Amino acid sequence: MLPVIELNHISKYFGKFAAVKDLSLTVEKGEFFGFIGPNGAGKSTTMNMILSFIKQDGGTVKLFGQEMPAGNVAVKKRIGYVPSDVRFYPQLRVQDLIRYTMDFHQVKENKKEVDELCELFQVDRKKKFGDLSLGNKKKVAIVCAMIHQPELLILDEPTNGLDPLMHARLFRLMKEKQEQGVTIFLSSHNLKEVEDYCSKIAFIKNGQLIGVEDLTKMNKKVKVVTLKGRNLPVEQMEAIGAKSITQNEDEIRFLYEKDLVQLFTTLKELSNELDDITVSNRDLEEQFMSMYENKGGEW
Ligand SMILES: Nc1ncnc2c1ncn2[C@@H]1O[C@H](COP(=O)(O)OP(=O)(O)OP(=O)(O)O)[C@@H](O)[C@H]1O
Repeated sequence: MLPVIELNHISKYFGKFAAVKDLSLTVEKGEFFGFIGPNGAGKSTTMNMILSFIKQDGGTVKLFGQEMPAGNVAVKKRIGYVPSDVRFYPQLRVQDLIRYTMDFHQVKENKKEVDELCELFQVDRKKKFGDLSLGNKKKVAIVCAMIHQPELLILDEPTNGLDPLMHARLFRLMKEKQEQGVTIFLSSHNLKEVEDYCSKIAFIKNGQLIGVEDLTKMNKKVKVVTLKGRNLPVEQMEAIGAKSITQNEDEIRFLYEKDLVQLFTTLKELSNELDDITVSNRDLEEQFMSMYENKGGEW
């Protein structure tokens, strides 16, 4: 099956500044794909190239197997997009905006579907767009992105400004859509939501892709081990496979992905002043911080 998004060595320069450098990425049909990275990493620029809002300076963008921007309009009708910064004509009423969006996608007004979406996100269709709060503008953008039942949803920080109830409703809806075969490409700074919902994530930093991880496997592989006690054998830890070692008074903390039984046996041989050992799965936040602080070398 053809990938839904295929980026091959794309770059984007603003003057001499490379906002995105030689980035390649594949998103398969039905994936819930998280795109994460610090402020200014190049997430929105990448999304803007995927959507043909800006043209890449090098490389190719393929959507549903077609090179963009060839076949642009036909492909765009298969996409729903929620921008990070929602801007529509402020004088337009929400109901006119919804009608305008449906006209663009040439879909007949499906009153039931629109009613359900507006009810789910508590959208007041009589209000002027310019009079809405940030969160309510975002909810209108979400409704507009979904009313034509797109096969690909591109969401740039969609929960920014949403209250917790709306946040939960949005993710529940996206999960339902994914189960129906919709592909979701989401950028977010909320690591918890990425961890809870995404099946795969790509990390971007300084315009470059620095890792793609299958989230279902990622947390199981690397463990965080904490040792407590006196005279801990910190010098020997690296030799037994510990990574990203930090020491704090009577405590050593490190990442470990080898056999734990072997680790316990070796530790017993190395120290008889060990008071406590804890082992936990490394959560995404810890992994994210380690990548962005450039600790831990393995990234
Ligand atoms: N039109 C532009 N002209 C010049 N520089 C730009 C332009 N658009 C983006 N940039 C720069 O490109 C870099 C990447 O920006 P981008 O908005 O893609 O980052 P981001 O990862 O989406 O960040 P954030 O998480 O803060 O939204 C930034 O340094 C930004 O200042």
